[in-house]
Amino acid sequence: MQAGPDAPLGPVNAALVPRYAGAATYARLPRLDEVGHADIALLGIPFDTGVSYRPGARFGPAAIREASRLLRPYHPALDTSPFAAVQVADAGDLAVNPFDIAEALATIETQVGELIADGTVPVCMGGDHTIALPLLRAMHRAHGPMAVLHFDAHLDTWDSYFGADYTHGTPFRRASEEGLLDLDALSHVGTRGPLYAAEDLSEDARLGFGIVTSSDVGRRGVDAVAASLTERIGDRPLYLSIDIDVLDPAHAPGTGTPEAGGLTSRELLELLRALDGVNLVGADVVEVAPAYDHADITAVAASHVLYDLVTLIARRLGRAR
Ligand SMILES: N=C(N)NCCCC(=O)O
Ligand SMILES: [Zn+2]
Ligand SMILES: [Zn+2]
Repeated sequence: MQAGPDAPLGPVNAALVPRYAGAATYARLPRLDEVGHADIALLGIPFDTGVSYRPGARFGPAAIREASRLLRPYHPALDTSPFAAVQVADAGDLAVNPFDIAEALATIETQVGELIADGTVPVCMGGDHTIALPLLRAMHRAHGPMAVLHFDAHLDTWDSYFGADYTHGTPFRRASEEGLLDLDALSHVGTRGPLYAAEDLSEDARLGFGIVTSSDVGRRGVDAVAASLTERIGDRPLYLSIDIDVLDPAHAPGTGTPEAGGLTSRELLELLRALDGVNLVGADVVEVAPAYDHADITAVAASHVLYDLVTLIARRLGRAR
């Protein structure tokens, strides 16, 4: 889109205002209240009461915004200027109750439902992986059962912990049980590491998921994996949920449940770019826990993953116009 009265309001110009100056929004984009309506909204969900191990993902959105100051407005691999193509804005953080998981899930579902009611596509920054369940509930109301691509070291289809059903290890089991998902197009990508028992895998398959392990990505390669994923997804509405621990701890140390043998950040970014053309209706990036990060490695990786997600959605919206 050309500059003009209806052109999207883009990021602060880094040639005029130093990148490190001013309050952080994602990619230095305008706040949602500054533009009124956004085609794509970045939304922080600083909730980590669902974790089973190291806490701290509540600080993920703030760390990702800070790390995103260096992003630039043109995506060369996809030949797209996402922030000029459509209006992208930062919707701030939801004020989620850290002491009451049920209330937190209800708040997320309701407020995300309000955000997307006029067609805004949500791209959420967690927070721990518990938040995927209320996000999928809100998305299901708008889109019906969705294809899901779940990038994660973990299955997150376990049943419960200490009798708790709503945790970061259980969102995709609940979502499948609740009928939120299109059972013909569900894939985990990047899973690895020890499980509790072999039944974890048979249960996961029963819930509808296929698995592309981290080793599969290494052996088969990014292009072959992406081709089989996109074939399975077709033109279904697709939700992408990316647990940053899908990356190897060398590429993402700042997370709560790290597992050796993960994807490189390059593999993940190339997999995302190879999904160009899918009907991506919403996404999240979760489990960034900056207290365990070093030199912002994890927050930088997350900010770039989000940039690719926004670019894929901007391209889809551009095609629909
Ligand atoms: N969703 C994340 N990051 N981790 C889930 C780990 C659950 C478990 O160790 O049982
Ligand atoms: Zn995980
Ligand atoms: Zn997860």
